[in-house]
Formats: sequence, C-alpha cells, structure tokens
Amino acid sequence: MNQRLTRSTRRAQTSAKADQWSPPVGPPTPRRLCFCQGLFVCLFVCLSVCLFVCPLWPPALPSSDQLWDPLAPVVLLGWMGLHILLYFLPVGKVSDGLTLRDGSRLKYPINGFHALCISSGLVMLFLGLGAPLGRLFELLPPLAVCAIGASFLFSIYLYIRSFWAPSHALALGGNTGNPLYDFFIGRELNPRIGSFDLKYFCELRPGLIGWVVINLGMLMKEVELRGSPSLAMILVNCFQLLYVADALWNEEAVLTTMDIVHDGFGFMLVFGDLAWVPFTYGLQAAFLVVHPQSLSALGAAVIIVLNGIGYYIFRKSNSQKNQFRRDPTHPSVSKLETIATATGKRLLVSGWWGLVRHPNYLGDLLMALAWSLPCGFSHLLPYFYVVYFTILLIHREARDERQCRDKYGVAWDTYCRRVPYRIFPYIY
Ligand SMILES: NC(=O)C1=CN([C@@H]2O[C@H](COP(=O)(O)OP(=O)(O)OC[C@H]3O[C@@H](n4cnc5c(N)ncnc54)[C@H](OP(=O)(O)O)[C@@H]3O)[C@@H](O)[C@H]2O)C=CC1
Ligand SMILES: CC(C)=CCC[C@@H](C)[C@H]1CC=C2C3=C(CC[C@@]21C)[C@@]1(C)CC[C@H](O)C(C)(C)[C@@H]1CC3
Repeated sequence: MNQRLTRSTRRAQTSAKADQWSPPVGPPTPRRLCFCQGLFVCLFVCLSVCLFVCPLWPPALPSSDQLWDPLAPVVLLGWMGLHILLYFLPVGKVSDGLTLRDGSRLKYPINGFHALCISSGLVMLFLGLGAPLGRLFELLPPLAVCAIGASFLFSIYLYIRSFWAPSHALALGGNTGNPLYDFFIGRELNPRIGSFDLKYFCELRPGLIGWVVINLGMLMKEVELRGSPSLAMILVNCFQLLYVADALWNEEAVLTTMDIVHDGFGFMLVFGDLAWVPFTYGLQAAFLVVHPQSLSALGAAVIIVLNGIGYYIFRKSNSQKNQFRRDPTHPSVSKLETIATATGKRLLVSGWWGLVRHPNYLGDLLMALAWSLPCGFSHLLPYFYVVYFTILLIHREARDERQCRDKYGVAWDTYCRRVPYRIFPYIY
C-alpha cells in the first residue's frame, strides 16, 4: 500500500515536472556541482597531460609546422563524409530509443558494425593499393588539431541551434542560462538533421573506428621502421579492435546509456567523441612506435588472460543488465534475485550486479590495464589511459549513484546495503 502510494506520488511528481519543466536558473544544485566535478576532471586531465605526459613523450612540444598539414582537414572531412554515408546504408535493423519526455520515441539505425566492416575493407583496399598508412604517425598532431578545431565549431553550431529547439527537446542538465556551462554540457538532448541523429552518430562511429584505423597506422609505421610489427603492437591492436568491434556489435545498448538518455550534446561529448577518444585512447600504439618493447611469450600470455577476464566481466555484466531491462522474464535473468523499487522497475541484487554495483566498470578497467602492460614499465605515458579512465569511471559512478538514489530512493539504499562495494570487491 505504502509502496503503491509512493509510486503514484512519484509518477505524479515526474509528470508534473515533465509538464512544467523550464530551464533551471539560480543557486547551486547537484547538477551544477556535477558540472564543477566534470570541470575538475577535465582540468585534472589537462594538468596530467602537461605535467605527466609532455615531459616524457614526445620529448619536446611539436613545432607549428608539425601541427599543421593541409592533408589533415582533407582526411578528416573524407572520414566524416564516409561515415555519414554509411549511417544511411539501408542494412541492419532500426531500433526505437527510450520514451522521451513528450512521449515520443526516436528511431535509430543499428548498422554501426556494418560501418566498421565496410570502412575496414576500404582501409585494406587502400593498403593493397600501396597507400602509406604509416604516414598517419606524422599526421597525428595535425589531425588532432583539426579534430579539436572542428569540435569547437560543431559545438558552437549545436549551441546556437538549440535555441530553436522546443523545451521538451532540451536536456534537463544543460540549461542553466550560464552560456559557458550550457555550451560545455550541451542544451539539446537529441539534436537531429532530419533523421540524422548527431549525438548517436558521433558517440560510436567516426571516433571509435578512427581509433582502430590510427592503431593500424601505428602498426604499419612499425613495419616501415623495423620490418615487422612487434608482439606488443599486435596485442594492443587486437585488444582495442575487440573493444571497438564489441561496442559496434552491441550498438543498440548505447541507446540506454547515460550519454544518450540524459546528457545534452555539447562540447564535452563532441570533443570526447571526435577528438579525445581517437587521439588519446590509442596512445599505447603511438608510444610503441617510438619505444619498441620486447615482450616474452609468458608476459604476453598473462596479458592476454587479463584482457580476456576483463572482457568477460565487462561483456557478461553489461549483457545481463541489458537483457534484464529489456525482458526480465527471459530465462537467462528470470531466476536472479531482485528488489522492487517504487518506479515499478526492479534492481538486480545477485549475478554480476550482486558482486559490486558496477561490475561493467571493473571489467573495463582490467582491460585498460591489459592495454598498457605490453608497453612495459619504462614510461608513464602508456598508463595515462588507466589513470584517466579510473578517474572518469569513479566520477561517472558517483553521478550514476546520485541519479539512481533520486530515481529509486529507499530501494537504492537497500541495494547499496546488500552490495556495499562500488567497483572493486572488498576495496572500493
Ligand atoms: N571506454 C570509455 O571511455 C567508457 C566506457 N564506458 C563503459 O560503458 C558501459 C556503460 O556504462 P554507463 O553508461 O556508465 O552505465 P551502466 O551501464 O553501468 O548503467 C548504469 C545504469 O544501470 C542501471 N542499474 C544500476 N544498477 C542496477 C542493478 N543492480 N540492476 C539493474 N539495473 C541497474 C541504472 O539504470 P536504470 O535502472 O534506469 O536502468 C543505472 O543508471 C560500461 O561498461 C562502462 O565501463 C563508460 C564510459 C566511458
Ligand atoms: C575528457 C572528456 C572530454 C571526456 C568525455 C567522455 C567521453 C570520452 C566518454 C563518455 C562516455 C563514453 C562512452 C564510450 C567512449 C567514451 C565516451 C564517449 C563508449 C562508446 C566506449 C565503448 C564502450 O563499449 C561503450 C559503447 C559502452 C562506451 C559508451 C560510453
């Protein structure tokens, strides 16, 4: 009875909020605190890059002619154009996103894995025709500069166009009236040009696929320099290709992530998707071009097992939750222990989600470590991703925790008591 009352009260509050919603302006709120934390993470990342990475590798900051190459904007525009075309390829299914505040559901093409296969085929064709893919090594700084510039311009476009969007199409978090904050976090939730969804397109395709092509370029550079690719380079390429292929194979699951469901599309995500991911997630491969490593068979075997365990935990836990959210009566999840919440949704308290509150983050972090280990221990640069990613996931976990406590109230507290550790069992 009590639960039913709470449920209807919550529903009434939610629909009232949805009907009367207007951009929040005023004193600090948890969301603004979240912005401060987000800003803090970014500042920390920049500071780490300056203090921790630059003095070690590359030895000196590149000169201005190393930062610009007229080929870079051509490559970037060609790459974006190719992926826009592939987005409209009439293959794969079309899925509905979650229900929006106005009750509608957007349609999304699930053809990212096809885009990966076709672009890989094209890259192989170019290689076969003798295209010097190893040139990507020298082209990395100009490409990164162009990607950062393009991210700024694109975010300005998104910010301006958001003023024509109806209020129900705005993200709840990115509309404070503070232009800097709103530009950074993003005002519009799902900006679209016709059926072309800009956020969904950027989240996975050009950046993630670009990342593995850059890795392949680093491998080809190694072949140019030393005659054959090293074991360390092959491992880094294979591990990261597996991660990207997995993301695109499970593209539909992205429709329920925080980024698509809650966050506006602003500079943070645009820069993250188009510049940060392709140019920093593959630092290990670039590092190996400059600092060749010899890896023993035993070392390689240990690293492969670590990546395998990480991938297993990451995939199994993500799939278990996705399956449970899509169909809780499915035989693979129907026997798991759950607790009821006032919203009608249940929370898993056994299986992967009974081990820690974010088993998927645990698996992701183990993989991150496995990507860095082939680079040895002589430099800190290859471990940059592990450090950055740990900070990102701890911050993300705190943000998700806040959202879940708001959503589920007392049921969330019960879950936290039943599953006391957040990411690392018996540690954190
Ligand atoms: N490589 C990278 O840079 C990044 C990778 N990632 C990866 O992306 C993946 C997705 O992560 P992310 O989007 O942060 O969030 P999660 O996939 O962890 O989803 C969190 C949501 O899951 C639901 N949930 C939480 N606990 C339970 C439970 N016990 N039972 C059922 N549902 C539960 C809640 O939503 P609800 O109840 O509303 O369904 C919660 O908001 C992760 O594997 C992460 O590692 C993420 C960020 C960056
Ligand atoms: C420093 C900075 C600007 C950070 C912005 C954060 C973004 C880089 C990340 C936010 C969430 C992400 C996700 C992935 C990549 C990184 C960003 C964009 C992801 C696509 C990686 C592949 C995974 O399998 C995933 C699909 C689950 C994941 C989704 C979240």
